[in-house]
Amino acid sequence: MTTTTQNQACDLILFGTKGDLARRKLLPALYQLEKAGLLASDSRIIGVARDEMDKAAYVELVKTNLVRFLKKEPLDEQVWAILSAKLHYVAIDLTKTSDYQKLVAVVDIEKRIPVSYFATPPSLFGDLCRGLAEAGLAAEPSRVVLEKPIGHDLASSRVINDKVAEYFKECQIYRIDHYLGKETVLNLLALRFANAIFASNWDHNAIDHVQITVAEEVGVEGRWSYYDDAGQMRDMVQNHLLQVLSLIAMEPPARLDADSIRDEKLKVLKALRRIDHTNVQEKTVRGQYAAGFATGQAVPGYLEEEGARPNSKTETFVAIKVDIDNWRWAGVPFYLRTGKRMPKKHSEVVICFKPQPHNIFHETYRELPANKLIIRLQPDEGVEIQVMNKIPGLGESMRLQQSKLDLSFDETFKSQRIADAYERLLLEAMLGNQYLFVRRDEVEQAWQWVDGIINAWRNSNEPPKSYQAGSWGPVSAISMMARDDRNWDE
Ligand SMILES: NC(=O)C1=CN([C@@H]2O[C@H](COP(=O)(O)OP(=O)(O)OC[C@H]3O[C@@H](n4cnc5c(N)ncnc54)[C@H](OP(=O)(O)O)[C@@H]3O)[C@@H](O)[C@H]2O)C=CC1
Ligand SMILES: O=C1O[C@H](COP(=O)(O)O)[C@@H](O)[C@H](O)[C@H]1O
Repeated sequence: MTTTTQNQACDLILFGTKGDLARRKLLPALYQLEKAGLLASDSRIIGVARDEMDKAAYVELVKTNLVRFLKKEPLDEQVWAILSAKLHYVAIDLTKTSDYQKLVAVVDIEKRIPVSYFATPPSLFGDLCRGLAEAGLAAEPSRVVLEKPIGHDLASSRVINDKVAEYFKECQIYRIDHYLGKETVLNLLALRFANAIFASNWDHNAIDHVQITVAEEVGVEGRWSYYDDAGQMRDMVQNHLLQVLSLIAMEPPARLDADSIRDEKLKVLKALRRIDHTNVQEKTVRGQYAAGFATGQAVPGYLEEEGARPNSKTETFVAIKVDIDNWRWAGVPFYLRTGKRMPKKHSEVVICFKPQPHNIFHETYRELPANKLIIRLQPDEGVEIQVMNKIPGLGESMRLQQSKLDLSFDETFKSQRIADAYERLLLEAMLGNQYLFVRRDEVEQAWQWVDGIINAWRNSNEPPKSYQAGSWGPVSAISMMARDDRNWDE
C-alpha cells in the first residue's frame, strides 16, 4: 500500500494554520504523530496565514492551541521540543500570486516532498493551485490535500476539480473525507474481507436490510451561515454517509490499493437508484430541529440559533431509503439517517439478517428475532452480533434469550489508543497513500445522486418537518421504516 519510502521527509505546508480546523484537529494530530515517532525527523511544518508573525510567535501560538485542544492529556515537553523545532511560518495572502514566492525561500524541494494542506475556504483552492505552480511547487512528487466541501453541487464541484486538475495530476490530489480516517470505518475492510463468515453472508440471500445512523448531539455550533447554505444532505450525506455505504456495499477489491478500492466504491455510487420528484416523498424525510433539550439543558431551535435567518428551510436531519440496483443488493434497502441535536452522539451500522427459513421453536416463539451485526462507529467503538441463546437451566421447555457477542475496542485493545481520523489521514498523505482519500469521479458521482434529491426537495417547496431537539428526528422517519414493517435500531 505504501507508495513512497516509509517516513520520507516532507514539507507540510498548512494553509489556514490559524483557522478552526487547524487549531482543533490538524495541529493536535501532528503532535500525536510526533509523539508516536511517525513524523520523519527531517520533516517540517510550515504554517501559512495572512498576519505577519515571526517563527517564535507562531511557535507560541501553536503551543497555546495544543494546550487547549489536546483535551485529555497534558503537553509532553519532550515531544513539544522536537515538534516545535519543525515549525516554520510564512505570511501569505492567498489571493496574491506574488506572495507565494515567499515559499520558494523556505520550502526545500530537493530534500523534502511538498505536501500542501488546504485548510481554507474552497473558494481559494484555484488561487492556491496557481500560486503553488508559479512558485514551482506543483510538479510531482508534490501533493495537495483538499478539505471538504468540494463544491455545493455537481456543477460547482467540477469547477473546483477542473481548477485543481490544471496544475495537479489526480495521483497528486488527496481529497479528505475524515470518516475514512476513523478506526472503525477502516475496520469495515477488515471485518468484511478478513472474515469468511461475513464474506459468504454479505448479500441479498442473507441480509434483509442495512441501517446507517450518524447522530450528533450538537447543533450548528456557531456555524449557522456555512451550515444554512449546506444543510445535512450536503454536509454529511454527500460525503460521510455515502462513503460508509460504499464500503459496506462494494464488491471485494482485487487488492488493497487505492484504485482497486476506489473503483469498487465508485461502482456502488453508480448503482444507487435515482431519487427525484417521482419518489422523493416515499424515499426521504427531511427535518429541522425545534427548541428542546441537549445534555439535560434547554437548547434553542435551529431558527433561534445565533445568526439565524428566519424561515430558513435548511434541513438538519435526513433519512433516506436507498436502493442499490445491482445483483448483490437486489431487494435490500439501505436506510440512512443523520441529524443534529439528536439524543446523543451515536454512529453505527446495523446489518439486519433475514429470519430463519423454518422455526423449530414455534411453540414458545411464534417469531424469532433475526440476527443483527452492529458496527459501532463512535463512541464506544466496537462490533456486536446479536444471537439467540438458550437460557441455562433445567426444565421441560427450551427458553431462549437474545444475547450479544460483543467486541468492544476499549476492552479488547486496552492499551491501544484510538487515533483521531486526522492523524491517520495526515500520516497517509505524507506517506503518499491515496487509499483513504476520495477520487474525483467518486465525489462527482455522489453529487449527481445527491443533486437529484435536493432538486426534488426544492421543487416540492415543502418545508422540513420539525422535530424537538433531543429526539430521534421527525415522526415521519419512523413511519418510513414502519411502512416496510421495520424499525430503527435504538
Ligand atoms: N472547522 C472544521 O471542523 C471543519 C472545516 N472543514 C473545512 O476546512 C476548511 C477550513 O475551515 P475552518 O478552519 O473552519 O475555517 P476558518 O475560517 O476558521 O479558517 C480559515 C483559514 O483560512 C485562512 N484564509 C482565508 N482567506 C485567506 C487568504 N486570502 N489568504 C490566506 N489565508 C486565508 C484564514 O487565515 P487568516 O487567519 O489569515 O484569516 C484561516 O486561517 C474549510 O474548507 C472548511 O469547510 C471541514 C471539516 C470540518
Ligand atoms: O464533516 C463534518 O463532520 C462533523 C461530524 O464529524 P464527527 O467526526 O464528529 O462525527 C459534523 O459535525 C460537521 O457538521 C461536518 O461538517
